[in-house]
Amino acid sequence: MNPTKFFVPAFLKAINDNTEQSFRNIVSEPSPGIFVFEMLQKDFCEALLEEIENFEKWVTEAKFRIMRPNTMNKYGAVLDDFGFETMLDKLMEGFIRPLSRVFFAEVGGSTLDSHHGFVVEYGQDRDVDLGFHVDDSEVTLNVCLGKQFSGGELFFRGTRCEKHVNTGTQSEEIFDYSHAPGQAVLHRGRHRHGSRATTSGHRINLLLWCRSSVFREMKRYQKDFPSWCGECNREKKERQRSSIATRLDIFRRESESTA
Ligand SMILES: O=C(O)CCC(=O)C(=O)O
Ligand SMILES: [Fe+2]
Repeated sequence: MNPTKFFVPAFLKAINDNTEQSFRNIVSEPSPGIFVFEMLQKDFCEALLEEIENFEKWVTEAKFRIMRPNTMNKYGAVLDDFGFETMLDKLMEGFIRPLSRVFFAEVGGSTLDSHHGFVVEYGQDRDVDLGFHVDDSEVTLNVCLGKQFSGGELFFRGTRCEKHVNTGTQSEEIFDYSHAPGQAVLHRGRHRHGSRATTSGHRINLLLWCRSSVFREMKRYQKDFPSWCGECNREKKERQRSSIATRLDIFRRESESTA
């Protein structure tokens, strides 16, 4: 881990300052719960891509069978398996956890303690797109490494708890995003998303699924509805609306009968 070589100076400064204001100065939040910022230097992206290519070549030549990142991607590789585990641990602890403590406190952002780090690859003779899903993470970092491509937009459709994962999307939850090399997107793992077809070129992204064992343990005992689920919130508002309507109705009838 060599922060001054890896990260763009503004990102590094914000992390060193370590205040909510310093983070807000470098991120944008184009849709609630989705944070976008410039993160990696171009040279570092290129060096990482080269390393991944070497690894892939070695795998092919040695006819090795490697673990793919998840059940959805046939291409790409688990970075933890080829020497990146310590570096990605440092990335999570020193850089992603401080941001998540501020932006994702309610899903264990301050207690992230393990990760699954991998790259995904799209393009001709690679994966084309990625279906609608939630990640097995509390917080996900998705950084575009390159190369040149068209298509491949990420689409987001609102955050949901287990119970509501297949419910409809409200219009304000619809958000599509076009990635660019060096840029990072940080979102809750439960923020439903997918990626559209990469129509030309080659798109390679670094993914870090960050988990909190404390949050997972606490969730088992939680009775209240989760504040971060869009559908739980919608249902709560709906219940409040109908209870106010009922009370108004009773009040109206009572005043009519006493008039
Ligand atoms: O295609 C992408 O950039 C998204 C990848 C993703 O969502 C995942 O691997 O969990
Ligand atoms: Fe994902």
